Amino acid sequence: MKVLVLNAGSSSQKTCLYYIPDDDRSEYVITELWSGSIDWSKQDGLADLKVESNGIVLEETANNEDRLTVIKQLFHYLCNGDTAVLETWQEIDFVGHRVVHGGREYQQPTWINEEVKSAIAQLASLAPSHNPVNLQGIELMEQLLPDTPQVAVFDTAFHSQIPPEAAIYPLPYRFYEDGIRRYGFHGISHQYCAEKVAKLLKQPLERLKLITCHLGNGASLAAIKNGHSIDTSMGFTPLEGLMMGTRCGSIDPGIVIHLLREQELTPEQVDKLLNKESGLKGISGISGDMRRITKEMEKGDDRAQLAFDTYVHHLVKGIASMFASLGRVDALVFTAGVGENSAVLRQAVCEKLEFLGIELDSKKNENSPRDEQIATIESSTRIFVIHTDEDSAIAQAVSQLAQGSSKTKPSS
Ligand SMILES: Nc1ncnc2c1ncn2[C@@H]1O[C@H](COP(=O)(O)OP(=O)(O)O)[C@@H](O)[C@H]1O
Ligand SMILES: CC(=O)OP(=O)(O)O
Ligand SMILES: [Mg+2]
Repeated sequence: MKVLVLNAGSSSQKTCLYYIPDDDRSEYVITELWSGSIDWSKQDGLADLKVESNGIVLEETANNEDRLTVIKQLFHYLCNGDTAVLETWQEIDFVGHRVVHGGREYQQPTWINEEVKSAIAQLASLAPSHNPVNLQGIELMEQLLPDTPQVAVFDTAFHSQIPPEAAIYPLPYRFYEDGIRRYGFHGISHQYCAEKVAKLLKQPLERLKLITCHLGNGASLAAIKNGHSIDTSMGFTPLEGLMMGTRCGSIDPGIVIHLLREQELTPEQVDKLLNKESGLKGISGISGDMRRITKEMEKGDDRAQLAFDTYVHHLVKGIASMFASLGRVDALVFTAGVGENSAVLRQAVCEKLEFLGIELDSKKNENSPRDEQIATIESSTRIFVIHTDEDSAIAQAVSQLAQGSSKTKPSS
């Protein structure tokens, strides 16, 4: 089967086409036929497009004004030019989507129908940078491939079993019953990385204790025990926890009351302030992109340095608290855009964690290796850089759902 995956992040759009053989062993064989990505994070009104297939890498820029137009421009290269791998769109058997918020109800990969779409829309206010664009992608594919079944794979699902004391907020109990609880996000990535580390260590995941640090534009931590998420830093929405590119992470909730009451900001203004104008961007006044921050820092910019130091400070505290949740940690994992590529960030974080027996091998760290260890032999905890592959994990989930329920195809 051919599965197209759409993964809309807050600063990127990733899309891959996979071939998966129709047999029971398919989880072991998955071939990437085509990959395309869009980086929306540039501030000059342009988006960077990149397509890789047939051994060719194609790069171009597009006007960033209309999201769907840029996505269609990327899709053009699936069937046209040197990067084409399809003659017609009809060759695609299934489409899989990363959907960020699945709420209480959606804890498994799910066939998309009108009911599922309306649930994704209803949860949009809890993931304003994600669920609306996830829905946009689903509707675009409905137009392009009206008869092709689509599957939603939820970022919240992996965290759905975290124990109640980690999930509940210290509010009156009725709020918990009403669904105001910690959901956690980036679950597809945290789970993928945990499984990858178990393979690399040649140990059963069921016996490992891991901390995964997903540091992209959004950032979150997960404490993973025996293959299950038992604690995570994001909560009811992807705004809680670590300081991020443009999101503030955890702040005193009294600040929100103050902004509403004393500065008379509207809820929409507060939403924009905390989601889009804070984090690295807010403190530095320069950018939410870690590449820019480290560049300006090296040139001696004090505010870029303060933004970096604050990011590290919160990350170190977060990792230490995940240590407390787990007791012992076999491996600490860095992943996603920042986690995979910023050696200087990993170095700064690991230096501050030396009191926990963590020891980074600076030489190994320097080159940002992919899917390798970067700890010294003496380190009490293994440290890995893992290239997160949310897209192949989504394709795998689609294939399993399709094979498991081939006699009961989705109802619309
Ligand atoms: N070489 C690099 N050094 C530091 N940070 C990087 C580098 N490459 C990418 N990044 C960071 O990764 C972020 C994007 O991460 P990614 O996981 O792709 O994002 P998203 O959250 O949109 O899925 C960018 O905003 C950028 O800050
Ligand atoms: C949930 C979330 O923050 O996702 P991303 O990092 O892709 O924006
Ligand atoms: Mg992402």
